[in-house]
Amino acid sequence: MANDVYLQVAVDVPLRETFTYCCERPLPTGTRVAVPFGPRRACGIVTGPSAPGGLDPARIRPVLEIFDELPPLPVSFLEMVAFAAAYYHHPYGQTLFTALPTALRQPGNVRLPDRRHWWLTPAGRETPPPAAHRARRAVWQALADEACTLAALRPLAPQASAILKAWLAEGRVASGEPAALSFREGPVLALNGEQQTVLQALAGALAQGFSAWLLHGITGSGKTEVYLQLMARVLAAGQQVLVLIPEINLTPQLIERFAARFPDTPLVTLHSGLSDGERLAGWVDGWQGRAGIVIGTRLAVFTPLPRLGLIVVDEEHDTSFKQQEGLRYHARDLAVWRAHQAAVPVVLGSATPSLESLANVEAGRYRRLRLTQRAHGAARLPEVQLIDMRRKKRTEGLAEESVEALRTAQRAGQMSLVFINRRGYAPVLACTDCGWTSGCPHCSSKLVIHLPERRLRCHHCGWDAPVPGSCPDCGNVDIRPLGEGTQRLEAALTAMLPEARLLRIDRDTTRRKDDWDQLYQRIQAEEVDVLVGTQMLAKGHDFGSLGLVVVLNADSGLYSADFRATERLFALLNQVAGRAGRADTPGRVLIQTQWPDHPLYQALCRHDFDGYARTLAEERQAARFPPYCSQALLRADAPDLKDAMAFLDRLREALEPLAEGIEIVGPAPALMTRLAGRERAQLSFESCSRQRLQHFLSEAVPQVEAAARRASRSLRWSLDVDPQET
Ligand SMILES: Nc1ncnc2c1ncn2[C@@H]1O[C@H](COP(=O)(O)OP(=O)(O)OP(=O)(O)O)[C@@H](O)[C@H]1O
Ligand SMILES: [Zn+2]
Repeated sequence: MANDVYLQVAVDVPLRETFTYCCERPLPTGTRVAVPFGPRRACGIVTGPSAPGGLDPARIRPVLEIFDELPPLPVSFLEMVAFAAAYYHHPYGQTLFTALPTALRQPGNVRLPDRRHWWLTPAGRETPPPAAHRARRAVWQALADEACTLAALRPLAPQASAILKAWLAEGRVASGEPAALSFREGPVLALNGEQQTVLQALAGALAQGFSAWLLHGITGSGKTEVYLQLMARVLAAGQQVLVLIPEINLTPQLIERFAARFPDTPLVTLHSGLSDGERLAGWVDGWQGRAGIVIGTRLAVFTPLPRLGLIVVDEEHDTSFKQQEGLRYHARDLAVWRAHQAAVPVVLGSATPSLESLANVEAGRYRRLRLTQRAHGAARLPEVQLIDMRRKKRTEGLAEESVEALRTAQRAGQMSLVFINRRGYAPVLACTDCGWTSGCPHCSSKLVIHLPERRLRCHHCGWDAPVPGSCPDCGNVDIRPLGEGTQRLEAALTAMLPEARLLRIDRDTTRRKDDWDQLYQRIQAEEVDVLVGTQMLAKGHDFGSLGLVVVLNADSGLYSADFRATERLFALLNQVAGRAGRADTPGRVLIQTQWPDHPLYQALCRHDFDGYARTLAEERQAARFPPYCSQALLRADAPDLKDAMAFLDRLREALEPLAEGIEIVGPAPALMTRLAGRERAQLSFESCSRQRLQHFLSEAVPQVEAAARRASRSLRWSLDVDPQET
């Protein structure tokens, strides 16, 4: 095969390199192929030409098949993959295949959605089928009204495809690409002064290259309305918009709000709940420029968009933007990189921006815009009050005041929400009398109780001590884990408020696809007095008439082993509180707590995010935690904790000489040590310089890989750059 050319091909395997194959003709970079890989047939992506180098040409295997139903993947897409692979120190092939929709990861042809439109020719129009031929008549009638896709005709006649084929042969129909629709915008709201100022600043940045904006607007301040009016300008200019939102916010109501505003603009949604075919279709529509708007969860950040004009990341602080397995990427951070690559503006919106983004504002990398008022004329921020739970009588975790407030609200015909915080629950020991909590003597983390062993452990530095029999500060013997006893809350509420119509919303009651829709309709129809629920209820939903919010178990997020816990708790409670008093009813929020003096609650009562964020930033700076250092976690797990710890211990020793300007902390058992029969530990690398950390990781990873090859087969490891859960 003298005329063969050599190609580099990336395959979905946990190896750093790409592989050399031969082919009868050169293939452009980005071509999808099937190649032999060991004994199997694998999907590969051509990453460039290759030279056989030291390889024996006789042993280089040929490409088996070339898939050309789609053009080669665009260079800009492969560049983003290369960046993500380098930054997260993840194998290139695996990174590439993570970025592709599942359907394109298989070594086979894919079925593309048929987007052709069909219409009647003059001859077809003159010859309507007889009314007795129901199916043919229905298809003819639909086509007489407007050009249709096959997908639109199938519901009218299952045999639509055969009918069209016959008519095409007879010259009665024709088909082709749909005519480009002109841009149309539905009714807009008149912006208030603040919104106008923000829109002007953002609109001024369009078509001016890269810029990054933090839109910091309180709940209900009309951020979404600003996005919509900004998007209108981008879409009117014929460009595409990428909108990233947290998983939990991707509701039919939200999609409908975008779709209704831009009725002629094709919109696709991308998230992990789609079938492979649906996701492929949306991805390809974005890539081929057919979709004007792509709205999706974190995975949508990889969608190729040839005419990208704007990226919006809503609720930029949300943790669901970070992938917690495989390629551990942060979609917000990749979105900013991508905006830079495409030379377009990116808008990060939040009522409670992440400390990372605030630090980027401080450093001059992002510009901040603010919305400080609720957009809806009559809506006011709710009044937030604390209920001191120390030595207070309670029923199933509810204070008498809370029950009374629920009764009053029901009598006044207002809907209430009882919110149970389950976020970040890790049992920290606390004294019910003086408020002492189990802090680590060696670092600024909290010690977590491990009941089976009756030990307290630090998950940052590894400190370990027995559970004390009484409070070390005041001697009280009644010390217990924070955040218990909310299980039977619904039953208790039913007994205490016999007249109220209760609705529980959590993962269990919203498991099926349209469960949430039905529950939402009941809420909208005002068939509910008291909603009981977890985080699912906190986000983005506009319930209109929510008058009262009672928050239980917030304290468990107050003293957690994760240093980000308080930042998250503030964001969550702020969001929950934001559900109250949105329309014309002023809202009231009651937070039950054992620590009414805690700065977090005090700031929440004053609606003082800025003040609290400053306090947190100072704490992080003093402790040299992110965002005031760059961090990466090397995690290891094994059936037995001591094997994982020993692996990391050896690595620590081996990496120490490379670690100039890097602090290596640990190893320590992970927060949730045992998971699925395996025990986990972690080693933390920290540096004040992101670049230095990156450089260190490039040198460290090959050593980790070598050590893992020598270790027992049951040991697994992973690297998490910029971890969100520590
Ligand atoms: N200029 C305006 N005039 C009147 N009503 C407005 C205006 N802008 C937004 N609204 C209304 O105020 C409510 C909140 O607006 P929107 O959802 O855009 O705010 P948001 O900041 O995105 O809210 P969230 O904090 O829930 O994300 C919506 O009901 C919206 O229709
Ligand atoms: Zn510690």
